[in-house]
Amino acid sequence: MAGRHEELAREQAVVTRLYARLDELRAVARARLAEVRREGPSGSPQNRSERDAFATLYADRAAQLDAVEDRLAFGRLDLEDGEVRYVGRLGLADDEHRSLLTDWRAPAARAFYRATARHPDGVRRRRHVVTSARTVTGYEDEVLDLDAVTDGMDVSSLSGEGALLASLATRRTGRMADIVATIQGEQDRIVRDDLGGALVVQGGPGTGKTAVALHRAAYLLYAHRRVLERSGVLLVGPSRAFLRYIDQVLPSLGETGVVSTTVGELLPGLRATDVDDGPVAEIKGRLLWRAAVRRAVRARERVPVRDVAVRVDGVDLSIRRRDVREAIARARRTHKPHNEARATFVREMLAKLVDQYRERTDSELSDHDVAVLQEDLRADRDVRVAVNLAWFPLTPERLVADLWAKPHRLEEAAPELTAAERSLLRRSPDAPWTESDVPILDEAAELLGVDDSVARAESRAAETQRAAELEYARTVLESTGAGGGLVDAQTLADRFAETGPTLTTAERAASDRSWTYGHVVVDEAQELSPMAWHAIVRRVPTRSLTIVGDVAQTSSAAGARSWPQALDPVLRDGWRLSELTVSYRTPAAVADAAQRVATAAGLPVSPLTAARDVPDSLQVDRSDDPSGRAATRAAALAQEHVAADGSGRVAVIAAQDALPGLREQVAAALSDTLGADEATRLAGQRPEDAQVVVTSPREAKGLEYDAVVLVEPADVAAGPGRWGDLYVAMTRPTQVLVVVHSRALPEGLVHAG
Ligand SMILES: Nc1ncnc2c1ncn2[C@@H]1O[C@H](COP(=O)(O)OP(=O)(O)OP(=O)(O)O)[C@@H](O)[C@H]1O
Repeated sequence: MAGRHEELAREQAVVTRLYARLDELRAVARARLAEVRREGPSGSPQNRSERDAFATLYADRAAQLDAVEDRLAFGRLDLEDGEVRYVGRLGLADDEHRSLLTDWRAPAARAFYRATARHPDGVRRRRHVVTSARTVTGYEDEVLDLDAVTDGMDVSSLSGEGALLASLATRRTGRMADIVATIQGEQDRIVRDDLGGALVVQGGPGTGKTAVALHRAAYLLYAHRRVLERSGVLLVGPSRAFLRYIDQVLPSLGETGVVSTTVGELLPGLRATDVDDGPVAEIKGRLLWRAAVRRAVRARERVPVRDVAVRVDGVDLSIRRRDVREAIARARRTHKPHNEARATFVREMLAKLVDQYRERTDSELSDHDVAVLQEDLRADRDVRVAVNLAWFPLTPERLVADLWAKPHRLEEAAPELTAAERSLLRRSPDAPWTESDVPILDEAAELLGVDDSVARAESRAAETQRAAELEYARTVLESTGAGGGLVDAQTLADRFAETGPTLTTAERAASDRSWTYGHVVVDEAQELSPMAWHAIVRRVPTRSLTIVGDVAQTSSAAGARSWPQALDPVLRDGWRLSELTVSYRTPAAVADAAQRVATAAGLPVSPLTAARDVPDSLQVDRSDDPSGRAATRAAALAQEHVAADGSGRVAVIAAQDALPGLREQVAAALSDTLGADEATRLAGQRPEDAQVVVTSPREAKGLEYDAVVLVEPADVAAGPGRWGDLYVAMTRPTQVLVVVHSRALPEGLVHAG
């Protein structure tokens, strides 16, 4: 066997060739782009738009080729039949269409993630190739030869352990990185699972649920591009800060068309950032609002208590209760949303008033007379008031604001709530919207609809035009053989369109409340209330979902303690469960302590084995001045873990009311320990880039830091998210957890120090 040095040189030769091919393809894309641009603005409108479309296509291709520069190739499979296959970020072939590099998502790359000694899947040897820029700096082999496996040998250990451990030990940057080179077998099975149905991934903290969900989105977009490029993929995360933390992962995997949102932003044009108190959030999260909103809408379709006299053109008419009742029944039979069915109601009422007019005046009315009379009736103030009172046009915001501000409205809509519960919901009509209002507003928007008859006629005309453009774009894609990259027919069609804004599928989806997606990914899904689930499931009629979370980490009072409790009401039995069991983030001593605390508190904890340990990773520090002590410890940890290049993250996590005081003390300690210049640099960082943060468990959810100082765990566990919050807080560090306390430690932590 060749020595390590020769092997490295051989791998370097392969990697050099792959980069050379990448450079060639980049040059081709750029040359084509320059050529198209050189042609200038001549020719027919069709020629011009065709040229623009090609320009965009080549620009996108060039951008995609640029995005894969870092760790272009990271794996090699030596197969039993002698074939050698390289695995990387995208597929590359030479001029004769011979494969040089296999896309990690292709079936041919599957064995790189799945093969084990027990199930080698035709693989003799798997190699992880480690590169830095374009240089091969190392490799790591796993021989998957069952003959070589002796009894008692652990054959289910980590794949590419060295590469994996190296990546786990690197300093955090505040942004999640892709894990494409080291996806583990249990994770890969989830990444490549079928598109259909709802897949729930339950796993303890740090088991890679977020990473897996994002790689799955990239995989599904690759494997089911035809379906998903038109309908789009929606990613729902717990907060903007979290979405920012993960926002580089999909682009680094070559995918940019995923719409990301939070529950608070599900309605285009409305951003709810306020959060209700636990008991209020819990009440607003109940599914009863489906019926309650329906009742609230129906309450705006009502027969007056007595007939209403009106005088039109000098003739006395009456808005009769019987007529209103019939018109309401007629309008409801259309099964259209309230605002749309209103047109039917108004038409019926006007027809009945015309009949009365005819009877009273005993006159023959021509069509023209009827039309004029109807206009007069419409314009009459009394008629308008009476018609509106019987069928009130409403926005979702108005309907829901009235529920919170007008006790009689809430009582008629939600009689199943107790008086005490109703008074908890009481709020002034101009109070800001909260996250838990959004699913209720969404329900209201669904039942109210919009009265957009003109807009609909316009959009029908636009659709016809668009279908023609789409067809043309498809022909262009087929004739050029392009389309496997980032540009799809839809996008191209948008660019062909000569009028209107140029929007991608993602942009159009994000601005349309009633858009239905081909797949929806929900992260930190345990926090969602039943109403939020209802709003999300409405957006994916195929019920194709990836749902990842941990019911032991739930902090929202409206969230789930078990998946059947959360999902059965909206998905019935249409979901399947997978589990992740290895913690990649937290060192073993920390993971074990967190598990003990969570188990003692009765949380539904998933089994968890840490992938690694770090010496001294758990430190417990008793102090009569826990805040002061925490600040000093944080400053010392910053000295060790935070670098001037922006890498390294330290968090102080504490109960909400302790945060303001702690912020001041930490700032002072940083200045003492690191010096005024470094403290000023850190203090000047934007909150989302801050290398040292003082934060609550809720804000830290889903995120991670090199080092965490947890202040007074008993106070954290007494906060709104209780033990779930403490479990979250304890499992944020990748290197070290320092627990500072003066009060008694929770069970499970007592002997940890
Ligand atoms: N196969 C892997 N290779 C390299 N790193 C990995 C792998 N799996 C997970 N990680 C890393 O482990 C850390 C935790 O992953 P992630 O945030 O996805 O976990 P999680 O299960 O969503 O955690 P939480 O429940 O706390 O939200 C991340 O830094 C991630 O990059």
